[in-house]
Amino acid sequence: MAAADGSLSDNPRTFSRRPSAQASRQAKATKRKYQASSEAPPAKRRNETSFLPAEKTSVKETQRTFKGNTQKTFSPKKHSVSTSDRNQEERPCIKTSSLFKNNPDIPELHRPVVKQVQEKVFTSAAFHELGLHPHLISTINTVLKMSSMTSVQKQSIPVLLEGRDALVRSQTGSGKTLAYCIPVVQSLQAMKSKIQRSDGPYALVLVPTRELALQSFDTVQKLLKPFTWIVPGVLMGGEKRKSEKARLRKGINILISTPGRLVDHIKSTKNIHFSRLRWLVFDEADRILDLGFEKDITVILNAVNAECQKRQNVLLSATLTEGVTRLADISLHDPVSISVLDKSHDQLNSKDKAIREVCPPPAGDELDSFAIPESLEQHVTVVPSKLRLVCLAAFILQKCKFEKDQKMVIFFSSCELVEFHYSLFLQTLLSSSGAPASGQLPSASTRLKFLRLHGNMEQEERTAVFQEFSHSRRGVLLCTDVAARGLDLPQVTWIVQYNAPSSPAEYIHRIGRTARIGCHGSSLLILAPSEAEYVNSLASHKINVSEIKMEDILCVLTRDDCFKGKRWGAQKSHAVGPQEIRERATVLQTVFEDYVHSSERRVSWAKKDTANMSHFLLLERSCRQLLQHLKFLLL
Ligand SMILES: Nc1ncnc2c1ncn2[C@@H]1O[C@H](COP(=O)(O)OP(=O)(O)OP(=O)(O)O)[C@@H](O)[C@H]1O
Repeated sequence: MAAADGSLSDNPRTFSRRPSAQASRQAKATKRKYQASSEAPPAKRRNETSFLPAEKTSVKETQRTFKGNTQKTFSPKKHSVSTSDRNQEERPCIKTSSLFKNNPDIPELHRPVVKQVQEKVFTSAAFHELGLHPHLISTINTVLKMSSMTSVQKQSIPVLLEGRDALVRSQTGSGKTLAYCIPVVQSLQAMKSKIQRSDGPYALVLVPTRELALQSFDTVQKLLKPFTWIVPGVLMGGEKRKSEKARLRKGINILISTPGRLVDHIKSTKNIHFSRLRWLVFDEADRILDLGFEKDITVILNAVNAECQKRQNVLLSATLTEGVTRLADISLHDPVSISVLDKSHDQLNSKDKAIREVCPPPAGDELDSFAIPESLEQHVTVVPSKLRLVCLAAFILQKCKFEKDQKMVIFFSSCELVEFHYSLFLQTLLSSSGAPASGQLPSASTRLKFLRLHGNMEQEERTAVFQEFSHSRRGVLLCTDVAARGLDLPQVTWIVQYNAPSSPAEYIHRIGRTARIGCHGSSLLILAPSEAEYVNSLASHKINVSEIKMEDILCVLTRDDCFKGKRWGAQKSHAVGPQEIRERATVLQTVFEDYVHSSERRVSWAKKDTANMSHFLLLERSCRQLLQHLKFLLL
């Protein structure tokens, strides 16, 4: 199996005494035979792993063991034995598997503790104080079951009802969708000449992903229940163009679309016109206006500006910066900048103020002021590449098998990595039903549920997975950044970032899929030792993460007898402490390798993707560093 750094673990995994010549010949033969034919029975490989009872070692030894970067052998004279282990001194040396040898040092994380920017989510202000149509208020109260406004809604809705352009920045999960949907619906239903469907779009909402388009469409539909003459519609890739054309021909008054699909229609559908457009909304504006969408946004703005001059423009995002609005010629007219920051945090002391006046932060540095939900606990763990996969698997077991009602989202950097890990976990973690381990919750014996979501899936399946995960109480969603922004996935308790995000802004949006609207949630960022610097980069953006040690994650394997070595089936192992954990981690890794090596296709899949991924990360990181350096030189 290729480790995340693309290195192949090439040693048969044994914990036995130094193998005899005959045994190592046999191990090599097994290995050759195994690699040559993808049909070799997986079980054969597992028998190679034979464990000897381990030494009892102190916790300190555990820490040293996991940190060690060379092969550790436990020989009595080499490490302090407690009195209870006195009788083990005569035990033979024990070799650890290659999983735990030749690993890079895990650096101490000396991250500065910074004061995170916080936002007050709720207010006591009620929606009925806004002077909205009574039917709209009753829909908000009875259909959406909401009565009081969040801070961003209280600050944004009145400004938008006055007809102003606005830049709205508020933390993830704080209610920005309603902050623009309510004013849009209120203003359209109040128009003197009643809107006709055939009038076409009065409001255009642009969002970066199909799932977010569906979600926003669902919210608008609910708000429009009392105003049936106003017709909403959604355009997104993967849906049938023909039916979209038909709906556009009949007329859509509130149009929600991804940029790419809208450009398709602007170029090919005659019936799309913007002469009556009153609202242009960019949700996740910094994402929509970044390089990826530039061409599409230009086509859309040209088409809109050609027909409509006077309109309200609204840009919203948890990571909106002044720089973003300069990026696109959206012809904002005297916009109101709404930033829901807890003023106590935002106050610069006199020294900082003086510095800022003399030397304002570089353009790309506005991330300092982005808020993170107060109820979100952020963690990081530094794991050698070879141990990354078993650590992830152990963490999934720890949270989703031994704890009740855990809903986890795991971010990967590519569709292929999502597919690879999805099929791997389905075939290994699910199939190892195993007897309930001691301490397992009754519900823990229910099977783990894995789902996956990425851009290479058919739209129908993407929508089905999104709906299923949104409505489930537990489960593990493996996904790419297609699910990183805007998606309101209820009751997500954990966000795991298996691959570091492309920027601190994407970090904020990924973790923002949990701890929404005041709920509690946690996040875990998995870094390789060479990526440990990322923690300081987060700290420079006032993001605090606390460390979880790798061994604290791997410990859970001792609770799950599914991953005991084959030999132990017959007799109880004497292994305890770090040795037992190492053995079980190695068995788990072997289970993974068996699965991968059982098909040539999977072997090349594993090599290609992780090699590309690490290559991509190195390339992307050097580009980012170059860009930062250039910015610094230009200032
Ligand atoms: N006033 C309110 N009272 C209670 N719940 C609300 C209120 N406004 C919004 N919500 C709920 O809060 C959750 C998050 O809302 P929304 O998705 O609009 O957040 P957001 O700020 O757009 O998040 P992101 O930045 O991730 O896109 C949703 O489930 C929504 O129904």
